[in-house]
Amino acid sequence: MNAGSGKDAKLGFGSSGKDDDTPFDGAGLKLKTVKTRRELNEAEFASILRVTEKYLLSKPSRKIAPFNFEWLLGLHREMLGSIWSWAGEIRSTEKNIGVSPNIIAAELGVIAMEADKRHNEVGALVFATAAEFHHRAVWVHPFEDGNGRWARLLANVWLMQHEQPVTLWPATHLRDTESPIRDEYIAAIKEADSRNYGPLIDLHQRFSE
Ligand SMILES: Nc1ncnc2c1ncn2[C@@H]1O[C@H](COP(=O)(O)OP(=O)(O)OP(=O)(O)O)[C@@H](O)[C@H]1O
Repeated sequence: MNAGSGKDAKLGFGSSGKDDDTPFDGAGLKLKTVKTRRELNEAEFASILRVTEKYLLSKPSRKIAPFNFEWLLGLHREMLGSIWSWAGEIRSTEKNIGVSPNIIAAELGVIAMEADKRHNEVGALVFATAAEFHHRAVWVHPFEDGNGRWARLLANVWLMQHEQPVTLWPATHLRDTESPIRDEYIAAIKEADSRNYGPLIDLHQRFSE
């Protein structure tokens, strides 16, 4: 796949991140043909691109993107479910980042409830809410992996549904050293941990379509 041009780039999935031939932890891997991280990146990229197009090529209705609990999990399953058995499943183990597994469901419920409450927001409030949902989603960290990509798509679906320009992040993965904004992105996420959403809102706006 040409990962850096045309429509793909417009959708904000320009680079597939770390792209080498090293093996990786394959627990839960459904696609047995995938052997290297490069092949995994390509498979994940292609799958996520399909879902991105589904939600971002035109305004997604509340029917297809209701922001309820089931949809929040289902979005992750749509993104990675053809590749990983744990896609869309709440993780059962503790991680360095994220809440305890036993409160993940309740915390996702908070996002769903807030989405319902804020559905009629317009203008700048939409950006603020998108950034807040983005942060909340990675702060909860419901899944084994793919939490960042899921949270960023979630925020973009919210923006698109509320007729605001989406955020075109410079890379699919922001985890890798090759992402030009990784440090700034992580710093903005950490600021949002203390309820200062300014830097994350600024980043969204800087990469706004
Ligand atoms: N040091 C950190 N402090 C706080 N949050 C972090 C830190 N490192 C990563 N994160 C958050 O975790 C997310 C990464 O989670 P995960 O690896 O499950 O998702 P990903 O989609 O595979 O990766 P990425 O978001 O890096 O593309 C990041 O997007 C960021 O929001």
